[in-house]
Amino acid sequence: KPLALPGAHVVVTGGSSGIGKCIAIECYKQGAFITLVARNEDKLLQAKKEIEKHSINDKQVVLCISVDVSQDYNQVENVIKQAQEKLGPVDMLVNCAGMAVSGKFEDLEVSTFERLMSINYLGSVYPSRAVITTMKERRVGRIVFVSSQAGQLGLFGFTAYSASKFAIRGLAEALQMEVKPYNIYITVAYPPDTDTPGFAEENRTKPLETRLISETTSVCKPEQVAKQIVKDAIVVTMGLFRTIALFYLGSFDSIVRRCMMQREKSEIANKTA
Ligand SMILES: NC(=O)C1=CN([C@@H]2O[C@H](COP(=O)(O)OP(=O)(O)OC[C@H]3O[C@@H](n4cnc5c(N)ncnc54)[C@H](OP(=O)(O)O)[C@@H]3O)[C@@H](O)[C@H]2O)C=CC1
Ligand SMILES: CCCCCCCCCCCCCCCC(=O)[C@@H](N)CO
Repeated sequence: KPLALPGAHVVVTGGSSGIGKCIAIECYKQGAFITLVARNEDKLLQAKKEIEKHSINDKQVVLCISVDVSQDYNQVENVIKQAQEKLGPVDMLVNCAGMAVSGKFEDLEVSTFERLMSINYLGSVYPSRAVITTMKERRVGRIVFVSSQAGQLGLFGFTAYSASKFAIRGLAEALQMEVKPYNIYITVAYPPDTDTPGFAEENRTKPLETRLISETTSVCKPEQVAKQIVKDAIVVTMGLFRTIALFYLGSFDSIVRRCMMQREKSEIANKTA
């Protein structure tokens, strides 16, 4: 059965920016109550204001909690407790907090490997671990992990990032097997490059090779990526593989569209020449 978003409590880590913020907006538009989790309080308040513009009734709430999801499990557990006290048990958790750093293996600091593993991997383990017991008791719940295309394919410049995103997949698949009898569904999204503040930041230090590889596919809009992620989380059909397939099909469709436009352009050019 699909999860009913109206009145549901959705926690979005990384909900103050980019894809996470768009996921929060998408859920809010469908009547959910939202808890945003991120570090910077100004960005959280800014995002809260933006999300509240999309309310569909006057009961809806957007709660903001500032915490680093990658540092201390007890802190994360407390934050989830606070959120549950205010807005009730978590129906859906979206693990979207994360970051990318690229560079050649020998140029990346060892500390970058540690940091990306903390933020992208442990930063998804901690919130999930904090919500799972209540979800199992209630026999209700969805957990979404945001990996990346670079979480399916190791790519030049992404030795640190790809590994942290591959780790998410192992976690998700093992966890799904454990919690399926409790009516809890896990989805993993593998988004392509998406136009967000995080992506702009990442592009400032990208090696040429990484940039050229990334330019073989088009950059998606965060609204579009968020819509797909929410849809896949609500109506889980084929589980993990559906999300993978849809992102690929989406990006392959756009290749086909681009080729068609290119061909039309050159046909016009040929006629006028
Ligand atoms: N944009 C892209 O091209 C793609 C992105 N992704 C993944 O999607 C996710 C979101 O990316 P995007 O929207 O681009 O990123 P943004 O940088 O725009 O947003 C990242 C969000 O995560 C929060 N965050 C970062 N670190 C932490 C932390 N340690 N604790 C709590 N919150 C944190 C940020 O807030 P604050 O800094 O205040 O904590 C912010 O809200 C990431 O996991 C990324 O790897 C996957 C594929 C493609
Ligand atoms: C089976 C065949 C599949 C073919 C698809 C391969 C696509 C290659 C291009 C990859 C671009 C890099 C994506 C990383 C996005 C990301 O996570 C960062 N932008 C985060 O900010």
